[in-house]
This record gives sequence, C-alpha cells and structure tokens, in this order.
Amino acid sequence: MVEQMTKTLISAKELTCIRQERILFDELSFDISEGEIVQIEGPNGAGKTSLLRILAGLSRPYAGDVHYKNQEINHFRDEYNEDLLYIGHLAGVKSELTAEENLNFNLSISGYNDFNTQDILAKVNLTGFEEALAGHLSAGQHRRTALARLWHTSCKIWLLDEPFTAIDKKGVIELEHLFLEHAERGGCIILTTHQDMGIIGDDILRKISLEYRFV
Ligand SMILES: Nc1ncnc2c1ncn2[C@@H]1O[C@H](COP(=O)(O)OP(=O)(O)OP(=O)(O)O)[C@@H](O)[C@H]1O
Repeated sequence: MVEQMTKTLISAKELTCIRQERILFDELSFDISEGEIVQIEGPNGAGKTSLLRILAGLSRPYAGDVHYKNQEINHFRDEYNEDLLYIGHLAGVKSELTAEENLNFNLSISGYNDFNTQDILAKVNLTGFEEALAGHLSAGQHRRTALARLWHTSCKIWLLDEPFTAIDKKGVIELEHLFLEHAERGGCIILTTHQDMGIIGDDILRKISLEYRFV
C-alpha cells in the first residue's frame, strides 16, 4: 500500500499566551497538515480566539512562535498573508456598505479582480439582498456576507472564529461541505465553534482542547 504524504502547513511551537496576568496556555505545540480540519475547543475565556489571532500573526505570543512551511511567519509575512484567510468575530463587514460592496471590498483587498459578486452571493443565499446595507441585514445574513469570500479564494489556510454563529442549519451543512472540499484540495481549516457539526464527524475532525485556567 502506498502511504500518502501529507505536508505540514502550520506549526505552533511552544506557544505561551498570557492575558491580564492569566496564563491561557503555555508551551502549546502542534502541527497542522494539508487536508486537516481542526477545531479549537474549550470553554468561554479559555483562549481560543487568542490562539487563532496568534496563528494568524495578528497578535504576538508571550513566548514561542508560529511556523508556516517551516519558516517563522514574521520572517515572510507577505507570502503567509497571501495564503491565509482569517475571518474573525467582527468578520470584516462594514455596516454602511451593501452586501455586494462588502464582498467586492474584501475580495479586492485580497488581490482578486475577476469574480462575479452576484454568483458568490447566491451561494450564500443572499440573492435579492445584494443592495441591502449590511447594517440592515439579519445577524445570519451579515455573517453570510462575511463568509461569502470563502467561495472565491485561493488561500490554503482558513482561520475561522465562530463561523457558524447565527447561521441556520442548512447554511451550516453548506459550510461543512465547503470545508470538506477545501481540505480535499489540500487546504486546512482551523476553526472555533461551540456548535456540533453534523457532516464533519469526529472521525474527520481533529480537536485541540484548551482548558480554562484560573492562574
Ligand atoms: N487584547 C486583550 N487584552 C486583554 N485581555 C484579553 C485580550 N484578548 C483576550 N483577553 C482575555 O483573554 C481571555 C481569553 O479570551 P479569548 O477571546 O481568547 O477566549 P475564547 O476561548 O475565544 O472565549 P469565547 O469562547 O468566549 O469566545 C479572556 O479572559 C479575555 O478577557
């Protein structure tokens, strides 16, 4: 039998994170390879968002570092940023822009110029809401506006903070299918969620657990 070679994409090396004098995690190490879907789990305040932001290079750990393709991310930020799609809590959606303008903006700052916003918005069930101000959309539609760019990206690494928040059951299933397709293409997804996934079962999903620490 020929074993498939998987390539490590991201390595966390002895990461320590301290917030408000509380150690959220210390000397945390793991590797994430092509094709993996990883859930960072743990109770509120355990440090999941903090870990995602460190992996994205948006904040610095107290100690340790993050490597992408075996290089420390701060040594080649441009290449890392090109391969990275981070959608955080605030989701990069501006209330005063329409759904279409938000998508246009988010894709164009990522360097894309050949896309059909109507087609992409249709994929997230926003047909008819293209001209609606994001501030006037429902919570789920607002979230869908943020997530729409997942349908048009060549980034390998997706870091998604609570992507399913406010998304209905059908939308969650569609997202799960998209994650599986992305993983099959050799990408990786690292996400936080408090929600159970129906399609991506425990046999596929890898979990990294953080505990709430009091000190
Ligand atoms: N920039 C910051 N400055 C100070 N404290 C922070 C900062 N960011 C996070 N914290 C604190 O770090 C702790 C962990 O926050 P974090 O958002 O990483 O948790 P979480 O596991 O994602 O929680 P939740 O499940 O509620 O989203 C919290 O107690 C929070 O108050």
